[in-house]
Amino acid sequence: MHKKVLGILGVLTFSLYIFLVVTTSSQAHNKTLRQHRFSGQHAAFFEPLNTSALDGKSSSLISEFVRRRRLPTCLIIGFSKCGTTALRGFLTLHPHIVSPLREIRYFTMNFVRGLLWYRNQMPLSTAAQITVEKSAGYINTPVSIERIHQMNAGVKLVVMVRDPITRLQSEYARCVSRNISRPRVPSFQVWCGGAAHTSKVLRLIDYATPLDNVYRLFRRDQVLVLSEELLEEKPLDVLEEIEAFLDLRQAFSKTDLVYNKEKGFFCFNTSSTKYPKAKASIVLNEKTGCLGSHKGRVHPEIGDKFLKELTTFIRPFNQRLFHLIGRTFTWANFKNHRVGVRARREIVEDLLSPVAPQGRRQRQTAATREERVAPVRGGYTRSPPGGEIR
Ligand SMILES: Nc1ncnc2c1ncn2[C@@H]1O[C@H](COP(=O)(O)OS(=O)(=O)O)[C@@H](OP(=O)(O)O)[C@H]1O
Repeated sequence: MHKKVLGILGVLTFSLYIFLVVTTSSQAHNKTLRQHRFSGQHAAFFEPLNTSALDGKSSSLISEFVRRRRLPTCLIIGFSKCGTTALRGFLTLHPHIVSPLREIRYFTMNFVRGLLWYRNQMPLSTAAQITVEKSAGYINTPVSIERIHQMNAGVKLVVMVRDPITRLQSEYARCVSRNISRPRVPSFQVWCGGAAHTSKVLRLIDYATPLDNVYRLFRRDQVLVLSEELLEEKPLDVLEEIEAFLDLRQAFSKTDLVYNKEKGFFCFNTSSTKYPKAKASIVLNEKTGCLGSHKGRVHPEIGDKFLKELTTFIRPFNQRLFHLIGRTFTWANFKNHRVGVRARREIVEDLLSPVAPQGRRQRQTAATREERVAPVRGGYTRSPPGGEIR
């Protein structure tokens, strides 16, 4: 009887201990965030912050297992129309990655709401999980890059780029779909401003200038630049590269994604055991597991003369980008700029036709991975930083 009472007392004391540890650590955490909210409203007076508290890390062993909302430690910061939504969605298939359903745009539009608000937009996670947020406009706003750095100087950044001409077409297709009720939509060339060198074109094709801003504040090993074309054609390669970048164990599998002929893209395999987790993090077509009709719009045709003009104008911008990142994407196959969904489907189907060897892939180094990538649209080769551009 005496032993039983002692046992109950022991359990009660232990429960009280757990309760105290959890509440004090979360109160301290909220206090840091409230302080940060104040400085967030007065960005010029930022104080250095306790990043371990911001990351949701705590010395307490118990808090490692507590599910709570944590600030992101990886951000997909751009570029718009470069496959950022598909990438973010695919990443949530990983058991150690969580991500909010939509773009939060905290560092651009919602900064005045404060860091506590930002953290509250995040899904629940354990300390073993990485929270990834994507807002494709961050990279184009220098102040948002500074704010990200102030939040966490050790954050990892993923940047998606795309053949600039396809990006122009993609932006045009978005504008057309928004203005669908208007009687006349300007032609692609008129929409571009009539000439290759207009400010609209410049803003969309120059990846190097915004990336330069990022490299001014962040170390190179914190920034991963990937191409939309590779995500479209070989998504597993891209996902494995991000796993390595984030030091995560290998969890993506080729059975997680299926190529959808109608859509012309890889979509989520709705029968995969990982699908229910991903489904909670991204808006998908229930039946197909694909992104909605706002992804994969038909691109406009470009007249030969204007295409030539664009190509010549864009080339030095691409070269500057490749120099900066030390990696080359083969964006020279301009015949594909005329593609709509049908032509893209043919390209990917061509790539899919040789049957891949069965079995689990070995984790590959970036170098061996790149050797394996065929130099088709979106394939790429590595060149030394600042080295010769082929
Ligand atoms: N798997 C898969 N499914 C659907 N879409 C895919 C996929 N992979 C890449 N893409 C390409 O992503 C393009 C849209 O890019 P973003 O998501 O970055 O656009 S946005 O800025 O968030 O609006 C979108 O551009 P458009 O084709 O011009 O619509 C797609 O080509």
